[in-house]
Amino acid sequence: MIFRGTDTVAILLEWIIARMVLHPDIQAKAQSEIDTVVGAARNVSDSDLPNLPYLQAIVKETLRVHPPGPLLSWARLAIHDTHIGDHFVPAGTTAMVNMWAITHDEQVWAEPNEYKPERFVEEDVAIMGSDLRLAPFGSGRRVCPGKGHGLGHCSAVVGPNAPKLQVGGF
Ligand code: HEM
Repeated sequence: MIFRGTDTVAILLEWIIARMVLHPDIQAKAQSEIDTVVGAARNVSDSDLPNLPYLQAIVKETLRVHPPGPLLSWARLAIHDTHIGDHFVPAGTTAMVNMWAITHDEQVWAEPNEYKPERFVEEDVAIMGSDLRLAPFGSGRRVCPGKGHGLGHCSAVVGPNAPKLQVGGF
């Protein structure tokens, strides 16, 4: 629980900060949304998140390009012979789902190597496990039990008092 609940959140936050440094135009757009919705008198809280669609899009795009758990997760064990597509999987096989490969597959995502939060403004993609194009928390009975908690942490790094991020300071 400690391992899964700390490194994942830290990795996601580091990538969001790195991406804001690399894309000042995106950072400015997010700041403008926060200024409009939250104002300058207080920090962002969880209850603001539904009103911050561009910030949500940044979190989703960062989870897509840099999934903190790229392999889901610890191996699964086939308990009987089965087929996945054309592949025969004998009982006793261990297998992992490569989420990184799915989120970087150009048959699934247009321009998968481009960092473009706007794609999630144009299309609202669920990330909690119901849409397998982007399941950064896994899916099914072993889905991440800390997914809501993990996403809530992202609001803690933004707000009127957050420093502007610049390449020189990175
Ligand atoms: C951005 C944050 C997080 C990400 C991206 C993430 C991602 C994941 C992924 C991909 C899995 C494997 C799911 C699967 O195999 O299908 C997982 C499992 C797990 N996560 Fe998270 N997680 C995050 C935050 C957290 C937090 C905050 C906690 C606890 C407070 C947590 C606790 C766990 C535990 C205990 C498991 C193992 C569940 C099991 O095997 O049944 N995670 N997480």
